[in-house]
Amino acid sequence: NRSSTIKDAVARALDISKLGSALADLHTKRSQSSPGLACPLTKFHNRQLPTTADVTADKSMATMMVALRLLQKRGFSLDDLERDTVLLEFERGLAGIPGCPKTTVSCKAGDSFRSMNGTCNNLRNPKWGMAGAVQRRLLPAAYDDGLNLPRKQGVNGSPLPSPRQVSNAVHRGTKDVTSPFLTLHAFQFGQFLDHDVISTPVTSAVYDCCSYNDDVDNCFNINFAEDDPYQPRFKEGYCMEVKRSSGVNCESSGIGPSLQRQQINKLTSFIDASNVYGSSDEQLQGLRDGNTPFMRVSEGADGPRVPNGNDSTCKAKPDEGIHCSLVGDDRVNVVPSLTSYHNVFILEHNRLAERLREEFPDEEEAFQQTRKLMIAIMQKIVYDEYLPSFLSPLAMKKYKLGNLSPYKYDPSLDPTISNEFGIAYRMGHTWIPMFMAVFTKEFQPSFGRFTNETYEDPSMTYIESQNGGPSGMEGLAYWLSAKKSPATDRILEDVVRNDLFLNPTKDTSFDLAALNIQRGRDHGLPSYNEYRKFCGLSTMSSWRTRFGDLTDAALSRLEEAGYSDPDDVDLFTGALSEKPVPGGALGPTMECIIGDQFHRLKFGDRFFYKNPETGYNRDQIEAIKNYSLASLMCRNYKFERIHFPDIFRVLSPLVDCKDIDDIDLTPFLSSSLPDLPRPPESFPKPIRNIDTK
Ligand code: HEM
Ligand SMILES: [Ca+2]
Repeated sequence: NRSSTIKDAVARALDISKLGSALADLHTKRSQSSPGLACPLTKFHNRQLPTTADVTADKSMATMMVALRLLQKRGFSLDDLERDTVLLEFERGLAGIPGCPKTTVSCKAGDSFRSMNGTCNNLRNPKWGMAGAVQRRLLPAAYDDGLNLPRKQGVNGSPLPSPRQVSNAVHRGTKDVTSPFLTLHAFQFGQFLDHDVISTPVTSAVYDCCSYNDDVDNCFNINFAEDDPYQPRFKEGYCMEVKRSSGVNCESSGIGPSLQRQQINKLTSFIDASNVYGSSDEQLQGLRDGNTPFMRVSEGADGPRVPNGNDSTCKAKPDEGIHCSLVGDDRVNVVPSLTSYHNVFILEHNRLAERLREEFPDEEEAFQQTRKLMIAIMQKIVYDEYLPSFLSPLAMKKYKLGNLSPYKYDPSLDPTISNEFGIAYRMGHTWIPMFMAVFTKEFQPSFGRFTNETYEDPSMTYIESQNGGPSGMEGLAYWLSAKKSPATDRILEDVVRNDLFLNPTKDTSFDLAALNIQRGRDHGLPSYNEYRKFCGLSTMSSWRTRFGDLTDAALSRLEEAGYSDPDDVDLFTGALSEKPVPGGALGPTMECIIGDQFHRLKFGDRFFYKNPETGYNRDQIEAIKNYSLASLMCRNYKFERIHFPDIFRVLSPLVDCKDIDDIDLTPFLSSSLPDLPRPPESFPKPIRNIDTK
């Protein structure tokens, strides 16, 4: 009898899913005649599933979730559902249980270069950190139904406040306080780095979710129950369309019930410049210049630039020669200063490749050596420059992130990006400035736009150099150097909190703070207090009890946000409301989640540049240590003066680029030689290839 109930549930779920597919087809036909229907969160902030196999798995997962829900309604408990009888029936009915992303991995020990998709980094667990891996979890998901449905209820059963209400109460305001210590490079490098380590694809459901509000497996819109202060757009009845992140069911995520919905990461978790090279061999093929050591570029008015991509992925103006870009991560067109960062890293690859090819006549070897060096440079910038510019000295020490900590690879550490990091690291949204601008070499403004006028519009990167002045790409980087970053606090500028992806024709826009909160709930993240406990910190017990890490004002804002219990507060909101740890910009909960992730990305990466087995020798590491993002910018973007040694710090003096050394490539040119013991300091260095002369 139970068995027929299960069979029946699977059959009904399949019917429902067929109906869903039919509706989707209908919608695809309709949207071909009016492309405006596509959800900008999917279309522009491009997070589509990478392969057709992923899309099939995604659909099959949604079907399974429907079947599971039907069974829960018929009295099956979570334990019942995990029994083999249910799983067997699913196996049969759904042609295999939609499980972990299927990737066959065969590792060759002794590979000298990391794979493109991140597999075989950890030889015992070759899927750790790979593209398509399930996001790690610090705590089991707290879905409303234990399995799949977003966290919508508080601890005492009352509904959580709408994310927009929380956004209005906590994340709204004017950011008139600029950071006393960060330049805008922190903002732009921060996002660039994010796009190396995580991209969470959204469901393959192609229809407009606002027309399918009840499709709980695919849609999780923010519906406005009453008028909002932002008028006239956000009025009662407004639907802010949110597609759910694509779900997978994958036991290997290890934590929580095995049937819980999990989210995946499209990218390699490792800091491996996958934003430059892509996260698969196929992706690289489209980005590399044939089999040469070089990356593909397009020819712009001011020389080579980031290659052109498909013009439907941004607001291109092909008639005026303005195109969308194609790089290793598909969010490259979101804002022009991000494109400028992608551009400079491609130029740097080609600059280094030009020099390394002389040493490595084999084109593949020259390409891989250049890629390896670029990754090392990226890792150096992250750990020696970027992280210490906003993490407290305490966190840098605790998580061994600084360059004084000795390096030893730890194969027991899973480097895979955690689901919680994907929410916490959105703290960078507080650094998004109100304007974007192109500056002159003297750091004077020459062109500016409100940030919300630049989304997905590459025009600024196409501004041409005049009278020897900067190109748009360069001028955007000068601007990042000339300006201080907005303060790291709970506030997000209205350009992203009201006007994100503003579409005047459809009269729609998004609130990034609300999206972050909604996304956390979509992923079933437990509340802020649960993460305080996880991090070994005290918890907030009432709105009235003094609580060290939040000011009284912050506590009352959380109460005003409409949470009925302190145990309900969302992670993003609570953690961003904390007072900074002395010497840093973030509170202790943020530092705990972000610090631990960067610890894993360092010590859990077998190819980390400091690992002598796969990385570099002492001289090479020394050369990398003496290179910097500031120098990289000087070499490619003709800066006159730049904050040096630390481009992220306002207090780093402005130094003439002529006085900043380029990377010393000598130790890399002799890298084919075995690592000889170092001579005493007073001896002259051995000459290259001395023994062949
Ligand atoms: C103008 C600049 C930026 C814009 C327009 C932007 C926009 C967005 C949007 C629309 C999302 C997806 C929201 C959702 O549907 O859940 C997102 C996700 C995210 N953002 Fe940003 N962002 C910007 C800058 C930054 C910065 C500076 C950082 C960090 C320093 C950052 C970190 C992240 C992270 C970690 C995610 C989650 C990624 C994923 O899991 O797919 N963003 N951002
Ligand atoms: Ca990566």
